[in-house]
Amino acid sequence: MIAPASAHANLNVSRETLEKLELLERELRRWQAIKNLVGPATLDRTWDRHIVDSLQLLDLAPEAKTWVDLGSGAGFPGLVLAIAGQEKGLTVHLVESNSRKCAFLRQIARLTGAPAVVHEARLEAVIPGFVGKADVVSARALASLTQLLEWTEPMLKAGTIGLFPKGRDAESELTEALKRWTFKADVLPSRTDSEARILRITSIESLT
Ligand SMILES: C[S@@+](CC[C@H](N)C(=O)[O-])C[C@H]1O[C@@H](n2cnc3c(N)ncnc32)[C@H](O)[C@@H]1O
Repeated sequence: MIAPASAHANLNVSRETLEKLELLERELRRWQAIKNLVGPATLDRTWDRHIVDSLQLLDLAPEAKTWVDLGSGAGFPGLVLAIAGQEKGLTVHLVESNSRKCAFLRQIARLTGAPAVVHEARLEAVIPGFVGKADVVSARALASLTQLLEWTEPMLKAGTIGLFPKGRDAESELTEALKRWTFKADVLPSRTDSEARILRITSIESLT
């Protein structure tokens, strides 16, 4: 069941943003019936599990103007950030190879007017075009930290901040990645899951 708007009023977003996020939640529910965009078990908890979980990243890079979200799926976190960051002049590039999911992303961007650019492509082909051109790169539930750093290393070396939500394995993923690179990692708590962490990665250097 969809929670009424009043249940979401404690979020630090404008009324207009709240209405757009509620539209995203409603449309996801409608599309899910035919397109199966998110894990069915997570649908009833879309607001916390997907929307609030995505929103918290905005506070970790409040000055960002250009954001690249890899493997955006049904828009988490990228589309939520495009909706919420619109008033701050943020543009979010959503990189997703699945055409059903891209159709959903485009439709919600159109309905909300959110500055989201959908790249229907494999991220390996898109990343080179963003080296030196993005403030933040994010990816949720896409790959291990080592794989994410392999993909995004050229962006991070050019000064882009990496924001990677992780589950309870965050520390072991960090240990593994530190065998290949040195980097600064802030391990930040998640507001939606006491066991989850958000990794903010900067200043990466290869060890080899
Ligand atoms: C597990 S889903 C996570 C979706 C979303 N980030 C979330 O947290 O709900 C991973 C997504 O990444 C996409 N994906 C996987 N490999 C990709 C690649 N090489 N390039 C672009 N998208 C990819 C998949 O199609 C899928 O939608």
